[in-house]
Amino acid sequence: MIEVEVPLKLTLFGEHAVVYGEPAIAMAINEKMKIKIVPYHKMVLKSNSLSIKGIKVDLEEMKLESEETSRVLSYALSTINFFEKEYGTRKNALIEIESPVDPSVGLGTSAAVIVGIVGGYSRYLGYELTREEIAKISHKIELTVQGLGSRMDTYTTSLGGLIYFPKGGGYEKIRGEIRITAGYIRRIATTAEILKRVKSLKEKNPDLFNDLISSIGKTVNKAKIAIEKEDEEEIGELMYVNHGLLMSLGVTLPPIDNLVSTAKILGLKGCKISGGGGGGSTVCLEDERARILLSTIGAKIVDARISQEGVTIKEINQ
Ligand SMILES: Nc1ncnc2c1ncn2[C@@H]1O[C@H](COP(=O)(O)OP(=O)(O)O)[C@@H](O)[C@H]1O
Ligand SMILES: C[C@@](O)(CCOP(=O)(O)O)CC(=O)O
Ligand SMILES: [Mg+2]
Repeated sequence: MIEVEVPLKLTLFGEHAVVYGEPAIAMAINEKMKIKIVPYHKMVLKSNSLSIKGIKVDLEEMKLESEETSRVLSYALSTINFFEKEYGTRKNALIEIESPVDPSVGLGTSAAVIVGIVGGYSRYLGYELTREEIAKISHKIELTVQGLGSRMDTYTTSLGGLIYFPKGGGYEKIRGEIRITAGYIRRIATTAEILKRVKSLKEKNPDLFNDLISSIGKTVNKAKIAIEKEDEEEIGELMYVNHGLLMSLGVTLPPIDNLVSTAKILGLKGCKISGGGGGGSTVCLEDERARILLSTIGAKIVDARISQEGVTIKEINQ
């Protein structure tokens, strides 16, 4: 049996703009997705945190049918299919996914599912991939399923730590510490859907769009310097600026906008939405008042301590 642990992530700066080549900063956190690959006589996928709406029941054959199933399972299925296509191998297994959070709340569960299955299933097939190779393959798969997307989530969850993604490609681990309070509310759409909406804004008004994302890019680069200097005042101020720019892109939601402006009035150093948007996660510089504000909008608090470790894979002989 193979046991894999993958940290989830928070985007500190630069979401959405990173899809269009701008820089970003993300951090792997202590919330871990666990994936087990167990030898089995057929291919079965089991997950603790997926809910599928609109199920039809075929009473003749006692079978459940749902149009949503393939969409919900698309990341996991595409990962298994990838190995069959690219490596020419398939070996039956029971793949069990245990997530500490709901899917689609900006914490990178799509990336973690892919990274975990790429890591675990490749080992099950007898390959020893490095974290970097897992990240590269996982990014390719996430992009195929989503249609649009950056390397940020798959690299952060594979490699762990606090990572700066520069314009033009690659990545750089950031030294420096950042203490965060974070939580999430339910989201109105998936990342894939929100990415499509942002793209339509680009097509409708390219000049304005380019200005907005390049301003996000400038904010990210200033934030990198501020994080390296551990200058919390500056980091916080840039978080508010980044939130405002994401609001202009239309990816925020009133409860989170209200939380962020209340936080500013109350004198919290910095808060912003995190991830794909449309609800989902909010990050603030560590502050007890941030926990209270997050609770008032019904958010679930997450363990936002940094995970320096990326994906870990263990072989267990029973
Ligand atoms: N526990 C899970 N088991 C299987 N697939 C999951 C799980 N959690 C998330 N996913 C996959 O990831 C998708 C959510 O991805 P996305 O909208 O990008 O949200 P996130 O912000 O969490 O990455 C789900 O629709 C599903 O395909
Ligand atoms: C919006 C985006 O920048 C981050 C999406 O993060 P999440 O799926 O909401 O965790 C998309 C991407 O970078 O691929
Ligand atoms: Mg995602």
